Amino acid sequence: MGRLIVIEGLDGAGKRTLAAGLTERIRQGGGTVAHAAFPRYSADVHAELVAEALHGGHGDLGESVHGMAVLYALDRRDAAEALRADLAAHDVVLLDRYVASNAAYGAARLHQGADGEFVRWVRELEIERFAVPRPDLQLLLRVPADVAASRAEHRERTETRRRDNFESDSSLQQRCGAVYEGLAEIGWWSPWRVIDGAERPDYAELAAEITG
Ligand SMILES: Nc1ncnc2c1ncn2[C@@H]1O[C@H](COP(=O)(O)OP(=O)(O)O)[C@@H](O)[C@H]1O
Ligand SMILES: Cc1cn([C@H]2C[C@H](O)[C@@H](COP(=O)(O)OP(=O)(O)O)O2)c(=O)[nH]c1=O
Repeated sequence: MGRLIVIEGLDGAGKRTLAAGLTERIRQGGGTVAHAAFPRYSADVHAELVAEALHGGHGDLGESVHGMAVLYALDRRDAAEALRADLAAHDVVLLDRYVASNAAYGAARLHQGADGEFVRWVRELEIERFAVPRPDLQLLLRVPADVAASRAEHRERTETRRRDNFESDSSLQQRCGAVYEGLAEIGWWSPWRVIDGAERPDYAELAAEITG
């Protein structure tokens, strides 16, 4: 059985870069890695609706914190079977965002903390009701919100990818960072490890920790 490792953090924190670096390092060491990123925009109709709502589609859907969170959750529910198959076939399954993203962004939008009603609701929906696979470890890539924002801005200029309405909201990103800190502190759903994302992470050390 492989280990389920989740990378969490703000938009522009460096999650995709870390996932690529870790994947390469684990493969160099002879391990096998499956990789997925949520939302699965090109693979799931719920994620497709998320993307449309994030860019102003579907009337007031994007304004509904719970409505959006249900769509993100359904994307993961539909991925659960494939995740279990990947866990059976690989040493490591590496996820770029997972359930904690729903908890952190929703709570931040509602001005709640890691111990608030929204985080409890996400637990009831995704963990208890949908029973998606539990991570072995959640990595919080910690960077100050202004650093994450400037990286995301830079990426927007150098790649085709455009930031959505939430990604451009700096006070939301600040609050979201605080909820993530709270989730990591209480060890929400699994053990967490906080990584300093201001520097280039030590891929070799992390890969060794992940593969045990
Ligand atoms: N440790 C780092 N130091 C400096 N820049 C970084 C670092 N990690 C990622 N970046 C850059 O920041 C931008 C956002 O990184 P990315 O991995 O796409 O973030 P995320 O997936 O968290 O949104 C990219 O242009 C990437 O090259
Ligand atoms: C996966 C997930 C993301 N989100 C938020 C975080 C981001 O602001 C937004 C989009 O996710 P993101 O990973 O930034 O996708 P991309 O960079 O490819 O657009 O959705 C949730 O609120 N809940 C979730 O379950």
